Amino acid sequence: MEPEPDLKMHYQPQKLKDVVLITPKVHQDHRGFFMETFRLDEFQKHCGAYNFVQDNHSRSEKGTLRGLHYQLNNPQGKLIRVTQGEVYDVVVDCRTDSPTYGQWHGVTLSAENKQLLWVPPGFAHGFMVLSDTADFEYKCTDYYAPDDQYVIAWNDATLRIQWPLQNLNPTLSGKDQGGKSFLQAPKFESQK
Ligand SMILES: Cc1cn([C@H]2C[C@H](O)[C@@H](COP(=O)(O)OP(=O)(O)O[C@H]3O[C@@H](C)C(=O)[C@@H](O)[C@H]3O)O2)c(=O)[nH]c1=O
Repeated sequence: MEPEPDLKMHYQPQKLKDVVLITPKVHQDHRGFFMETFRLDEFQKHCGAYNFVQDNHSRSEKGTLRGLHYQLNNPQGKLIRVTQGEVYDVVVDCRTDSPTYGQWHGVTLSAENKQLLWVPPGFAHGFMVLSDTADFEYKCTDYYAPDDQYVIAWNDATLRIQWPLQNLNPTLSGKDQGGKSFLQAPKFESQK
């Protein structure tokens, strides 16, 4: 698909419903580069009428795997990018009324490709760090609610996510070591 000429960024729907990969327009010159990384008007047109209330930044070592996380009663949409290094980012559709319920999708996000991923509310999300370190930054549509956090195991037998660095034992938080199976984890029920 050719980029629309009047848009600052290119919005590419992914195979999971409502997930969008965003490619900014990069202006290179003799000083370096410039790019817009977020515009509310374009974002709302292509991704939905969301607003953001919290920005996060994490740094992780190679082989770290964070996820798969979601908040059930305070679901967060996340607009994600990597500003240093490279990660493999994975989303899982946990919306029981979605045509892509139960499916996963992965994309490589890096400081080099400069792409952003829009992960709507209703998805579990995680990533694996492929570079020596990675800086991971994201905007959220709802606030962090520690009592509403759920974790699905990164290596869940039903989802069968094909992580890169297959032979590596990922570095996990204590919380992520106790992730639930996808089948047992609570899901997002239809709001209809
Ligand atoms: C996520 C988060 C954590 N924290 C604190 C809690 C804890 O002391 C420390 C580290 O928290 P965590 O181990 O939960 O961080 P982390 O494993 O990086 O959690 C994140 O993982 C990725 C995959 C996501 O999708 C995010 O939504 C978020 O769940 O930071 C906040 O203060 N605010 C926040 O929004």
